[in-house]
Amino acid sequence: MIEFNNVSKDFSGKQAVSNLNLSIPNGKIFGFLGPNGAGKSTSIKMLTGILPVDSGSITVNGMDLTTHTLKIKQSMGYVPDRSDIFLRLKGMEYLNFIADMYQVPSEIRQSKIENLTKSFGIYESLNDHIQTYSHGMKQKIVVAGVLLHDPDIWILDEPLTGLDPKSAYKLKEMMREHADKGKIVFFSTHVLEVVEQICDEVAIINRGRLQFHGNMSEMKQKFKENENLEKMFLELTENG
Ligand SMILES: Nc1ncnc2c1ncn2[C@@H]1O[C@H](COP(=O)(O)OP(=O)(O)OP(=O)(O)O)[C@@H](O)[C@H]1O
Repeated sequence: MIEFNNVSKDFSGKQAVSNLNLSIPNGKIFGFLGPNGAGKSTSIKMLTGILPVDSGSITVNGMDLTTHTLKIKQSMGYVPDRSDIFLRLKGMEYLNFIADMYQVPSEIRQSKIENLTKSFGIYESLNDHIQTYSHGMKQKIVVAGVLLHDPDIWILDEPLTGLDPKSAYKLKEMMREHADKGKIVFFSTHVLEVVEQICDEVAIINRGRLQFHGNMSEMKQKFKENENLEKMFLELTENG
C-alpha cells in the first residue's frame, strides 16, 4: 500500500502538487491520469525519492519514505518519462549493471535478460550503444531493466509512449500479471483510453490537485455529475 498524506511541492512559488492525499492498494493496476503539466511526474519523483516533499509525507507499507528510503527504493522499479540515461553503455552493459546493483543471481540473469529483451524485440541490439537506440528502444531497455530485478512496486511514467503495439500489448499483459500477484503497478498517462483499457483504479489530477479517485464505473458516474470533470475528460480524449 502506498499513501500520499497531504503532500505538496512547489517550484519557485508555483505549486506543482497541492495537498495530495492518495491511497494505492496492493493488487491493483493504478492509473494516474491528468493533462500535461498536471503534476503527475512531480508526484512520481517524490514517490521515488528523487524530489523531496515540501510538506506532508509518503508511506509505503506503513513505512515513511524519508526514514526507510533505501528499503523502500529496493522494492521499487521506476521507468521515467524520459529515458536518456546511461547512453554511453551498450544495452547488455546497462542490464548487467542493473542486475549487479540489485543483486540478480547470476544463474538466472542471462535467461531473464534473453527472455525480456526477446519479448520486446531488442535482443539483437544488446551489443549496440544505447545512444544509437530509437526512443521506443530506450524505453524498452529501461522497462527490461526494471523487470529484471522483479521489484514489488512498478512505477511507470507514461510507459507506453513510443512503444510499438506489440510491445505495448506485452507490457500491459505483464502489468496485469504483476497486479494479479498482489503487487502494485502505478503508472501515469495523459491518455484516457489507456486507463480505460487496463486500470482497476484511477486518480485524476489537474493543476496539482486531486480531482477524483475511484474505479472505472465510479469515474464515468462522476463525469456525468460534474461538468468540469467531464470537460477535462473531453480534453484528455482529444489529447489522446
Ligand atoms: N524542475 C521544475 N522546475 C520548475 N517547474 C517545474 C519543474 N518540474 C515541473 N514543474 C512544473 O510543475 C508543474 C507540474 O509538472 P509535472 O511535470 O509534474 O506535470 P505532468 O503531469 O507530469 O505533465 P506531463 O504529462 O507533461 O509530463 C508544471 O507546471 C511544470 O511546469
